[in-house]
Amino acid sequence: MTTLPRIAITAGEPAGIGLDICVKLAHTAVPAALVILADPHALQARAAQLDIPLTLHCYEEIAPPHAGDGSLCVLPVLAAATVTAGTLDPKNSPYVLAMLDQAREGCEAGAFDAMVTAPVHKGIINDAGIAFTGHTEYLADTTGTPQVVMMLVGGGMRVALATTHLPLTQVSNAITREALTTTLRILHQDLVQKFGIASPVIYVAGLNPHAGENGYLGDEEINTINPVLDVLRAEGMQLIGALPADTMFSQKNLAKADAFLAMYHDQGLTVLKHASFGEGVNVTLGLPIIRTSVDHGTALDIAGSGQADVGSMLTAINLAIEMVQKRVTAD
Ligand SMILES: NC(=O)c1ccc[n+]([C@@H]2O[C@H](COP(=O)([O-])OP(=O)(O)OC[C@H]3O[C@@H](n4cnc5c(N)ncnc54)[C@H](O)[C@@H]3O)[C@@H](O)[C@H]2O)c1
Ligand SMILES: N[C@H](C(=O)O)[C@H](O)COP(=O)(O)O
Repeated sequence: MTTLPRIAITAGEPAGIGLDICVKLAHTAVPAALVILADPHALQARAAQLDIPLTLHCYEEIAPPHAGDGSLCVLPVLAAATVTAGTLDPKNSPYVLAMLDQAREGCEAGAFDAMVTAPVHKGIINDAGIAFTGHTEYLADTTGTPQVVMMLVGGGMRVALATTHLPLTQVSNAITREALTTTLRILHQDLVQKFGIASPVIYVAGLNPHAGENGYLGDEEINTINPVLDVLRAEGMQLIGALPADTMFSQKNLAKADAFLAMYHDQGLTVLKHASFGEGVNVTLGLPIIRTSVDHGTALDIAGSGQADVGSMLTAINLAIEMVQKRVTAD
């Protein structure tokens, strides 16, 4: 039996580049036992389209080391409709979620040590009549976790978010003292336990321009963010802020911060993806299982063309391996 980390990879939206990335992964060695959750027919069809040789082996409870010899160990999940690269079909949305459910259940049951997700298309899942805002929220719901934290790692920084996939008009109301306190506790705890940082320094952004300019440009900093930081500092957390977001990510701060907390999605991820798009990793903190993901989307415009870069998937797998190893050591 292998002692390598056993990692489930979900192939994501079948019209997107998830299948291209899985096919390319077959030719890249990784120090783990990988199990690809995907429709085997769709995988073979994408390999043929890309003109890349591919051999599939069916997963039977034990996965071999991923040798990069052109083969994949596959746990078959069948798509409902024919898959065409670049063309979304809502009939395949239940298949996309079934892959996530099976990977998550495998992690919970101890069959897998971690799950790594290829991108899904949020819009088409909603078009299928299923309310869905992202893996982060879906995995929180399906594992029964009241609050989790999205954090991306790349470009020499870690950027966590106080709110995730929300329309901007809802962001201010979502930043409550209670939610922000829980976010910071999860972030601090996972930096200690999962990233091995004994006493993490977290830089926290304000919500408004110039962190509210003493209340003249918004009062969320005065009423919500700073009071939360004061309470948590008194407990011993090292929190800097609330800082103006436009200068928070300076090179000087990058060298000092173990993580940044942005108040909303594009406040933080625009900076991180500018620095590292295609090489970054998305990790969900606060879950009872280990989950990492690519930093990019479904890239329908290049699916099936051979242009999909596998860099972010490899970084996501490597981070999952590190997290599994840290957990084993801690146990
Ligand atoms: N992890 C995820 O599931 C995830 C992450 C981000 C976006 N999405 C979803 O993906 C869909 C499309 O999002 P988008 O268009 O904003 O972003 P995108 O990342 O799919 O595409 C942005 C640009 O980057 C290029 N690109 C993306 N990944 C690439 C790769 N691996 N190699 C080469 N080029 C790559 C695309 O061709 C496109 O030009 C949306 O539904 C979005 O919600 C999902
Ligand atoms: N917010 C993520 C990003 O921009 O990369 C992305 O939408 C994926 O999020 P989930 O992991 O929650 O699907």
